[in-house]
Amino acid sequence: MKQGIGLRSLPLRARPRPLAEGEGATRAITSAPARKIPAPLLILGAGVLLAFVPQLGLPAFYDSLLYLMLHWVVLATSWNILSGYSGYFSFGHGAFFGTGIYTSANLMARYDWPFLWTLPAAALVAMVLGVALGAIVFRVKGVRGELFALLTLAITFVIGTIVVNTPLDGGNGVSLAAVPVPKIGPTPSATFYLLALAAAVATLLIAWGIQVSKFGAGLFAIHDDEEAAEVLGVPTYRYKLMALAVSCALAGVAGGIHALFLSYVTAGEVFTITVPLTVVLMSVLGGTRHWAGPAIGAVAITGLLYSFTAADHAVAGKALIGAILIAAILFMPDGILERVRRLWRRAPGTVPPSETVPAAAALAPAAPSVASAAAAQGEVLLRVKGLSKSFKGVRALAGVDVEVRRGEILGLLGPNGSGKSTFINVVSGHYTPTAGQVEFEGRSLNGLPAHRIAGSGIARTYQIPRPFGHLSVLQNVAIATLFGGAVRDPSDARRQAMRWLEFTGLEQKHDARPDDLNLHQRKFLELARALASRPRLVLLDEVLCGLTPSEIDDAVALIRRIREQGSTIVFVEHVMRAVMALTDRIVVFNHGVLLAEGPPREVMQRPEVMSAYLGKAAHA
Ligand SMILES: Nc1ncnc2c1ncn2[C@@H]1O[C@H](COP(=O)(O)OP(=O)(O)OP(=O)(O)O)[C@@H](O)[C@H]1O
Repeated sequence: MKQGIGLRSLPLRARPRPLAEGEGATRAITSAPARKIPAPLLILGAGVLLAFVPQLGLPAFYDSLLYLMLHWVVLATSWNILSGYSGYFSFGHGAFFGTGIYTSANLMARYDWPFLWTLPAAALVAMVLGVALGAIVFRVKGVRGELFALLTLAITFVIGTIVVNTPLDGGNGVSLAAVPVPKIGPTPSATFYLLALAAAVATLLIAWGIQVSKFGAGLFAIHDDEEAAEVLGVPTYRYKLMALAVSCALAGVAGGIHALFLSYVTAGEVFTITVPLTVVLMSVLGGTRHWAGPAIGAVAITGLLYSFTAADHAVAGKALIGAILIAAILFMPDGILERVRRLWRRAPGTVPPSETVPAAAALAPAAPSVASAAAAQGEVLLRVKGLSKSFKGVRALAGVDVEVRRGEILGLLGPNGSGKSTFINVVSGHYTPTAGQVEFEGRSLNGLPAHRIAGSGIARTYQIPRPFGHLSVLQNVAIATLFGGAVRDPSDARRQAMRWLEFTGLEQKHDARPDDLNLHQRKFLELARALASRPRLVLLDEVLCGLTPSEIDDAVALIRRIREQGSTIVFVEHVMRAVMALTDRIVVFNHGVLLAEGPPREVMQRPEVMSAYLGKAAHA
């Protein structure tokens, strides 16, 4: 969560550069800190100022209105920690909020717990429920998007049904009329306001802290491409569970406070679709990729709703809000916050992003060495024995034995469908092998999740590049540095990422989005991202595919430089010119089995290889 000290000392800008979309998500690892009031100070300062509102002696209505605004700030922001950051849109927030309500209500009404004591319990019970649910749901790979949303919505109704049919509610609801409101503020309504304010300040601080941390960077990577994130070393399962736990605990606290605010709770009103729908709308309206977005949406929607209610036009107000939301989603798909930032970026006096390049570049010495591997050349780095992988009747790999020696470039060849990509996918942990052993530096990788395999020193690229689409080029590489490169400080991660961009010739593109790169640059971004995790073994899956002859020459030169840094490379390729130029040895697969192995020129002359591979060899 540290700010980038290194860049702060360089007086490059008259004004801080505003963030691009989603940039705030990983600001600490990827961009120079702007000279502005730090967010925690802003949140705390606003909290302190707002704490004096009850002293103004306003009518109780205003306390209640402000309470509701802050209540929704907590709910929307807590929802966003999981759903906005990681992209797992949950419609189950009502279940966790309701769990908080019923935990507090029952502890107060049945067991005479003092109100404030019930709040940690509400957080804990909601969190345990969320983690129990997540522990199952997050294990199932396909449960994302609408499936996850529907599943979590179903949970709301399941919990509601359980509550209403048990003594927790008993069908009659729980009355808290006799429970005393603690004397925190001058009046009960001021007390609720102050409690919600404290909860909102804590929630916003947590949301900010997560956003600028390594944890937040991992969540944003999950948002864009969970599999690629895992392969880069992000412990995706753990991170999703942690985000859900925090999200649920905060919703539980909001529920606990709201129980006493309502003073009479009924399951029919608590476990509805209103809460999840409202928090989704608020967050989308404000912006899901920034800690402040949901809060802005919550204040805007609650304020609008109450302005119409106060004027006795509640129905018209709801209709108008619906219209505003439709317009906002159509014209500001990234939310109000992002829209404002874009306008700010265009404002005169703001410095274009490209002017930040020299700052980072000036700090970047020559590319760091990948590993001090050259000394130990010849030793077996990766040993694969009897490796098999089947997909519902298709045998992609059928008992292959391959050894990769430290410091070499091993070419992995074979006709289309011979199992080359499957080999990379199994070694990198993307697929679990059906049978066989994979050992790296003498340690078995069998059963390890992809992020642990990445952490042990293996990186890969994808045949079709899979960058994180909402993050800049620099952010993409900084995430790899942070998770695979043993860099703890986000600003160091940023500096190292810049070095790898220089190494691959992409430094001028550091602020661009992957969508703005051509195929050649996207492939080099894949390389930079793989190298940034400081791997001892790099698995390159057809990095040359689709490149022009001169781009291939560039890539060949780059791969040579990667090896000169001491890295060991497994090079899956069809371009024979490059294979011949680069590889020390080749292995040839055909129909998932090892067909031949040895020096490139000698192996390619073998009749069985020529007949299996002729089309490709002739073509190249
Ligand atoms: N996820 C999957 N589900 C089902 N079948 C798969 C899957 N992945 C690979 N296969 C099959 O496994 C076999 C080997 O595929 P693989 O992609 O490993 O071949 P390849 O040698 O990399 O081919 P190419 O050179 O075309 O990339 C093919 O028959 C392919 O259809």
